[in-house]
Amino acid sequence: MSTAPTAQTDNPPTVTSADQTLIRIKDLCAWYGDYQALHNLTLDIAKNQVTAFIGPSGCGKSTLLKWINRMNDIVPGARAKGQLSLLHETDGDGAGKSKDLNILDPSIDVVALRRQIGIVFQKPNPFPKSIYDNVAFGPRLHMKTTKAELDELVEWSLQKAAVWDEVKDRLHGPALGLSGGQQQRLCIARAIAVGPEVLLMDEPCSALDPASTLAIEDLIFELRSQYTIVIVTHNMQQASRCSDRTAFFFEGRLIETGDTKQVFTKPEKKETDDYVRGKFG
Ligand SMILES: Nc1ncnc2c1ncn2[C@@H]1O[C@H](COP(=O)(O)OP(=O)(O)OP(=O)(O)O)[C@@H](O)[C@H]1O
Repeated sequence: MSTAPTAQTDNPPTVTSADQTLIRIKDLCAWYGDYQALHNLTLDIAKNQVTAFIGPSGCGKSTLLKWINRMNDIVPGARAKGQLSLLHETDGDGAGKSKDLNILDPSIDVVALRRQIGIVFQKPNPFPKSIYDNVAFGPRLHMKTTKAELDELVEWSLQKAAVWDEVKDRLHGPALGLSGGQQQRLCIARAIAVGPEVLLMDEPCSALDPASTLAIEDLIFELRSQYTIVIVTHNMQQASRCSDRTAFFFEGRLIETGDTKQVFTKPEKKETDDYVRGKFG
């Protein structure tokens, strides 16, 4: 019988990548009350790539995802320390100097942060409004647009989310009347309508049938030319099909990260090998 791996306690793996880093995580620790859910995570998330977070239930994938856009602010007793930054190159001289946004800074505008870093949840959660109003919700809140501009933005977002053709004739019908897969693509359209740089996806296909799952995976792959995507998934085929990089977590620690193909075919750590082969988890 296979045994679960022992989480490593020292020398957390560090990523060095030729790709441009958009999110830098260094020595990140997080707690719920006295319980430490994340231990000294160090990981760079590359711009315009899909990064999959994998690992057994309770290993901290969602906790990390929710710190990236400060969703944990609403969880009583949740706190974090370490570095969690959104990196931006300064304009102009091209010297590559970075202007970091410290995501953990309590004084930052979290509403603005969540515009930059959108999130799509496990279960599609459209508002009980029309399809149009779901997509227009964020832009109405954050942008000054004319009716024509809003119409254009709603269409653009639904096109990007690959659901326009299915809903264009019933934009003012109820979003809750759509199928699960259509609702999830609508939620992606709603997330991208406010112009984020990053899309976080927490098991976005776990409530969907296989055909809708494949449609969302294709979409994720398409969207990465414009967005940086982080996806939490329990589905190994999904991680290998639609991500460029994979990070494997166990018991709140990052065990291994790298190119998805390498993590799945030639992992460096035995624990990763056991997990991706389905020996535990
Ligand atoms: N709101 C909370 N209060 C207390 N503990 C929590 C809370 N949310 C998560 N935890 C604990 O933190 C640990 C990490 O949970 P998390 O949800 O991040 O894991 P996960 O890897 O995403 O799991 P799953 O794959 O089952 O969704 C778990 O032990 C979990 O019980």
